[in-house]
Amino acid sequence: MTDNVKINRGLKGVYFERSAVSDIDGGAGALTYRGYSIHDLATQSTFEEVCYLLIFGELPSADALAGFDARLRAARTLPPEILDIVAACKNGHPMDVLRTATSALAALEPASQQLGEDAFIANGIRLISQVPMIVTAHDALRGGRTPVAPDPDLGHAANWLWMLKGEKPSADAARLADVDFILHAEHGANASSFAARVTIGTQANLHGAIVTALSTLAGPAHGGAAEDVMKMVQEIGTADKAAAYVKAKRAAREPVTGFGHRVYRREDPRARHMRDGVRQLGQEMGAPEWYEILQAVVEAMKPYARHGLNVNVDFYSGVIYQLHGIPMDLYVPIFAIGRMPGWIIQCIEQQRGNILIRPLTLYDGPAPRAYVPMSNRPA
Ligand SMILES: CC(=O)SCCNC(=O)CCNC(=O)[C@H](O)C(C)(C)COP(=O)(O)OP(=O)(O)OC[C@H]1O[C@@H](n2cnc3c(N)ncnc32)[C@H](O)[C@@H]1OP(=O)(O)O
Ligand SMILES: O=C([O-])CC(=O)C(=O)O
Repeated sequence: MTDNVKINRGLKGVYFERSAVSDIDGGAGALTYRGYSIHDLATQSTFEEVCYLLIFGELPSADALAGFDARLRAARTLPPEILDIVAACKNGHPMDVLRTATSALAALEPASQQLGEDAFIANGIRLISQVPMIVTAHDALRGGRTPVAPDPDLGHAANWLWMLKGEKPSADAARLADVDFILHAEHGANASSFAARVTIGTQANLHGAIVTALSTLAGPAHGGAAEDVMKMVQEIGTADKAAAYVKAKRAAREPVTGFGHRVYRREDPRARHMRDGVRQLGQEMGAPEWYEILQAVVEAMKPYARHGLNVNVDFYSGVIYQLHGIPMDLYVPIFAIGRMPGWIIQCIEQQRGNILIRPLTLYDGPAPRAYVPMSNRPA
């Protein structure tokens, strides 16, 4: 009866829903948010504008953007108990701390229990502002420093760098962080957004779905890739050793991190903006070797580039963070800060005409058999 069942392991190539948020053309290597090219958004927009676009569906007027930005800035507050929780687990991985604190917010802020579109938008706006505060407060507390209070005069990306470093970022540094957040803001049915949708499918609240998404983002096959790329670059050490590194990895049939994607069969369109950032920043900071190592890895991967295997968004981002002196274990949380609007709008979309997401597994275990009492089982 089950002989003809087709199993789509990993749900490869399966459409499970319609979405009006972002479109990925894997064959062409193209990405749009609400119909706008990622290249136009990365070069002309701001993260706040992209949040508005993703959540409300249209680019904002100047007044609408000012109103939205004011809501984001007003939301830069955390219940004091969150700092106690962060302090209590300060020696943990920042993703574990972020997930725990986000979950605690659900318990501490009664509004997080509300369902429906308006509640999801209000709770989502709060979370967009609170997540960078949690990440930076944790980094301060584990370093024995007092968390830096947000600066209401700074935009989202500049404020993030201010809270992280305690010094006002240059316009270039703030813009690079802004572009990084824009590039990471949304990406269709990626694993973490899909997981968030599964949670919303049970009619759970937004905070619960964001906790699910944070858990799912953390793995090295998804958001953890940037950290692994930086470790790879350090292990390779100099550009002339890249080819031998890649050869050994491929001989062992191990993936080269920062390469490969479930959907793209060409270069991930987001990668070029990060590549430009690494090249420029490396030159400015007198550290061009990281870029050279990355490009040597790209060159060494060419013979293995079957199926359109190419770099993904996180091949270059880790080195940018490294050049900014950001600790490696903050790379995934940075991805999470950028992905907040994507998760939120996917949750909003899911709860419109909601349906429980519940696929099937094809049983291939033992045939029905008689229960064996403990006394009859082998020792
Ligand atoms: C922001 C993001 O989440 S982007 C992804 C970040 N993750 C990484 O960079 C980790 C490294 N990459 C990977 O592990 C994979 O490419 C994934 C998990 C992202 C995607 O995997 P899948 O969609 O399952 O691709 P799949 O495994 O089918 O790969 C197709 C072929 O490309 C090869 N391939 C895929 N990724 C890589 C890689 N990183 N290095 C070398 N070969 C690879 C596979 O071995 C396979 O070859 P085969 O058909 O000869 O066996
Ligand atoms: O789409 C995916 O599978 C992973 C990805 O690139 C992202 O989430 O940005």
